[in-house]
Amino acid sequence: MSEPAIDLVNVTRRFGAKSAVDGVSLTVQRGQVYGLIGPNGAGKTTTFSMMCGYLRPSGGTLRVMGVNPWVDGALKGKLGVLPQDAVLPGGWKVGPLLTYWARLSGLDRPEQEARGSLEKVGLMEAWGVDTHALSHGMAKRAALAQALMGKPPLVLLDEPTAGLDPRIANQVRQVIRELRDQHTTVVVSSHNLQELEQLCDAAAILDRGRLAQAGTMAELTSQTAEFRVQVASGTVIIPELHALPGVTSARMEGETLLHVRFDGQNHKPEEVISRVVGHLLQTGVLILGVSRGHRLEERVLQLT
Ligand SMILES: Nc1ncnc2c1ncn2[C@@H]1O[C@H](COP(=O)(O)OP(=O)(O)OP(=O)(O)O)[C@@H](O)[C@H]1O
Repeated sequence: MSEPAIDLVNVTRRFGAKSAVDGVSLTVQRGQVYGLIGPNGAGKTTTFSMMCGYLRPSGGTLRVMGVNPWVDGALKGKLGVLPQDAVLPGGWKVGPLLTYWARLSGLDRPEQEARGSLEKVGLMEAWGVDTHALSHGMAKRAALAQALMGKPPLVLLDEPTAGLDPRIANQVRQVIRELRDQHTTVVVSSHNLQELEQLCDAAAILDRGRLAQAGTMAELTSQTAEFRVQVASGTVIIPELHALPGVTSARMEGETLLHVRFDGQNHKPEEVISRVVGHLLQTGVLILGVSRGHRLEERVLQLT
């Protein structure tokens, strides 16, 4: 198997006495879309900055595309980065600025690269616009276009949809899906957990600089000994559910969502679910759906 795109082993980064990242180990496989999740101050941007080579770890080992990212030029042509607060320099029009950057990066056909990249993010109309005249959403997409020029095999996106309106955010998510289809490795941080759940193959949850959990999205949202029943109509009689074999707790979340926990050691999920659903139907309750597993948001709230 080829070397992972990114490999952190026990990585620490201190700022004075403060450990912004503290003993974090995680692996991003090539071709994965990988999420970095965590509350404010969890260490996501610091981790990103180390992956890009902007910051050196204080301890541990870090390899990105098989090299030490902070070695000058080691990641040339291999990495595209959208920093969290990307600021475009003033005094430029967008198209010529991107063309200039493409030339600086040594790309063969700089203007073509700039046009192709702006097109990809749906921003061709900004070609001749002054950078200072761009809206927040346009500036973010122009910075994203810069990250995509030259089709680097690894793209790091720090909060790519923060502050964007829903339509533009959706467009950016589409760009990320296209990157995945082209087998580009993407690391993306976001506070929008629903978005990460949809986009990512795997993720790491950070909390106060430490790794709370890392794994595939299926592992993070793993199916535990609980399920939910979406109730369409009828009255759920909770004490009767408690009396069913295997059920350890049952409660309503709001008017229409029944949450059931069961003894997963001694009872098969399909048996308990069938028993509960059967009982509900017998008592005149109509059901819209049954779901198992945590949503990512619940998992993050549990862990952080
Ligand atoms: N240059 C720095 N000097 C001192 N402390 C820093 C520096 N950069 C980050 N920190 C601290 O390290 C911790 C992690 O910060 P970081 O920006 O990596 O978190 P984050 O997860 O990206 O947060 P957010 O979601 O708010 O962007 C914070 O407590 C922050 O104050």
